Amino acid sequence: MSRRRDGPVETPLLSVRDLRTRIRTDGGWLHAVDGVSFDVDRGETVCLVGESGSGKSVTCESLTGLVPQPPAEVSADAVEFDGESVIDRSATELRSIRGRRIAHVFQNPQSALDPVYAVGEQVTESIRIHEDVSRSAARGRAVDLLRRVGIPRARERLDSYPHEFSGGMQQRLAIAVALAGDPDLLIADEPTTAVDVTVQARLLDLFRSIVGDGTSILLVTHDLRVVAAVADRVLVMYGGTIVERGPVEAVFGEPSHPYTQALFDSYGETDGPSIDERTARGEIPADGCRFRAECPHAIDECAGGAQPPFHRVSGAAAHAASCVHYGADGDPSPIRENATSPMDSRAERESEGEIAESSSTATPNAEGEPR
Ligand SMILES: Nc1ncnc2c1ncn2[C@@H]1O[C@H](COP(=O)(O)OP(=O)(O)OP(=O)(O)O)[C@@H](O)[C@H]1O
Ligand code: NI
Repeated sequence: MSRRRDGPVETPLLSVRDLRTRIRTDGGWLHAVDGVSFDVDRGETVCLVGESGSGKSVTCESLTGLVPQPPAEVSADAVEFDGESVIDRSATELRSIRGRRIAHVFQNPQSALDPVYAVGEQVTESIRIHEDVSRSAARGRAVDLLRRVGIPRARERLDSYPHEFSGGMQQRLAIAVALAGDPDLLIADEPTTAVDVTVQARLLDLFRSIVGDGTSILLVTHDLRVVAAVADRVLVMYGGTIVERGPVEAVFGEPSHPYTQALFDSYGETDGPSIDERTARGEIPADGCRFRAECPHAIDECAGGAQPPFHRVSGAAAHAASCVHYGADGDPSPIRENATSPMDSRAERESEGEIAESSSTATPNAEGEPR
């Protein structure tokens, strides 16, 4: 669909520096996103992982002004899209960029679909805003898109209304509406949660195919198999900060931040309070390393000031963790010993019968593609 736009290759499509979003609550300011920096290159898939409440959705929604201000306040040193700043744009300008070049699939799919229009109309409308094609050509493309997101009997269902679809199908319709505009960047927040494994595999194929055509994807997901299947790079979030980042093979092969290790170790388990509950109880520190209260390796240096700087943690370029133990004065060897890949720990528990065999989609880079 999308073609790579011309432009200096070295400019990332999206560049985010020191993004901060705080939200006024009854209990005071909540620092939902607290100094987040990352890039998304052209034709690249970047996955944002981390437990519930870590700030993934607020990060995505802050990028294009989708977080309601107030109660939120968004600031950043830079948010640049295709070389242009988008942080200081007016609401109208942001809406135009969002409509044409950045498409957002929300965690709650209902919000993307207008209940009073048939889904076919919504998809063709998106196509025709982007491109000057006839109604019937747009309808033909809409059918094709609905098929690609796995809507059965697509042609017949063009005239159905959103409420006539299941939650999982609404999520896929939202993806179809998002892709109809041929965006340069797709920001997708948990797009594969409410769907069965067959449809999930189909969506992942679709994502790979649009990336092959030059679209970039920023994907939020809890599902580490999805990450393994589509990510080029991974960002691990905890307490509003990114704690580890790097190419997916490096982060999965050598998880280095103690939080990443804890996340991967507990993959597939659901017990334990979420960050939201812990924040409500005031248990997540607001300075230094946010994970230190739960970290088996915490030392005095983890407290106070800004979050620890990123240190390179493996042979892979750009694989880095925000952890004092990896600095010049630290000793990461006890942390290294703990590392298990999320796929290992899951495979282990599957063989012990703790997790039902559920998917044949994704082993890490099963397709052996260079990234
Ligand atoms: N409108 C809001 N008002 C108050 N607090 C909010 C609001 N939106 C988000 N938050 C809080 O901001 C923090 C980050 O939320 P966010 O939705 O980004 O988490 P998440 O990582 O996307 O979690 P999940 O995996 O559950 O979707 C949480 O503590 C959440 O409760
Ligand atoms: Ni979320």
